[in-house]
Amino acid sequence: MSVHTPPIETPMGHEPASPSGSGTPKPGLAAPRPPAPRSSSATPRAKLEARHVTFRYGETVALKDVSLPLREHRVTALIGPSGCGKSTLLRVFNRMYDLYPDQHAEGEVLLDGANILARSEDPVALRARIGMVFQKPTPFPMSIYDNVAIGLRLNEELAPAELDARVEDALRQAALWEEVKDILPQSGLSLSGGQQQRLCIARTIAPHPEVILFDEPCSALDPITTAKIEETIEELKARYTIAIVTHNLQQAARVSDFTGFMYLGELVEFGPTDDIFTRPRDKRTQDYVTGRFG
Ligand SMILES: Nc1ncnc2c1ncn2[C@@H]1O[C@H](COP(=O)(O)OP(=O)(O)OP(=O)(O)O)[C@@H](O)[C@H]1O
Repeated sequence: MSVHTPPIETPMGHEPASPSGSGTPKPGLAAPRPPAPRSSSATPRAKLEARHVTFRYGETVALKDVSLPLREHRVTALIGPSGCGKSTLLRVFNRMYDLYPDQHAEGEVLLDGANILARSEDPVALRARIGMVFQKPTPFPMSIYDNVAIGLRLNEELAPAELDARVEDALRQAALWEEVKDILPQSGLSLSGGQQQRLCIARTIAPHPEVILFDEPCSALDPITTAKIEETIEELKARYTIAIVTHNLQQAARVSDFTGFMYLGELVEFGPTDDIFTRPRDKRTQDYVTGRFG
């Protein structure tokens, strides 16, 4: 776990986001890789920020007035017992719920200061900016190459050489290139579970999102593969802003810079990961991180 010195943030709240300004340039092939942020002691601005989000599945209130920032080029872990609303919060972050008429979000989610829950936001364009990796690897029944290229072919007009470069770059960032560079025409389904998950990460990365949401990405994987995915996440944060839902507290402690503890739809406590795990202020957080419940 890294050492942090950002200010402690209050439960259910946080200091206002620093001015977004023009922000970091959108990551791209040509962009130089920014230095690893771990050494930086400054608290970065909120790239994505939930403000007073309440969410309902029909009559069921799954999120209650949740406010939380995802800080730029940092990993934020969401932890809490089953059913506390972690996955729901990720689904709000990229408006996955839009497809279901009885699911409603109130409040705001600001991406670079603009509310993405506003009706005028195009959810398809939004999902290119905010990618998601799911619990179960879900490669499409097509070649390894096409699994990564598919989104690019749909949304961008790239010359074949550019497409090749983008596919290679995404596979490299997902730490899969060396393992698949000679078998790109082979089916994505022929890969191992861990390779399939990294293929899904490459597919998510290929369109150059700004934020990546991981929903329990390692729950179906063995410890060695899990370690590989965690390393990949660590490397990805130089380019992206990341949120990860995990049931694995050691994993949250290992990969994240900030942690939010959720309970019964509320964000009980949010702050630097070191503080949440070693100096929690709420008894419920303490009970959870010490394994007393959950
Ligand atoms: N499609 C749905 N329809 C109705 N209620 C739902 C639906 N999906 C989730 N819920 C409810 O919303 C609440 C939050 O669920 P959510 O899946 O976000 O929790 P979670 O913390 O991610 O749980 P887990 O760790 O088990 O994945 C739960 O009470 C759940 O039963």
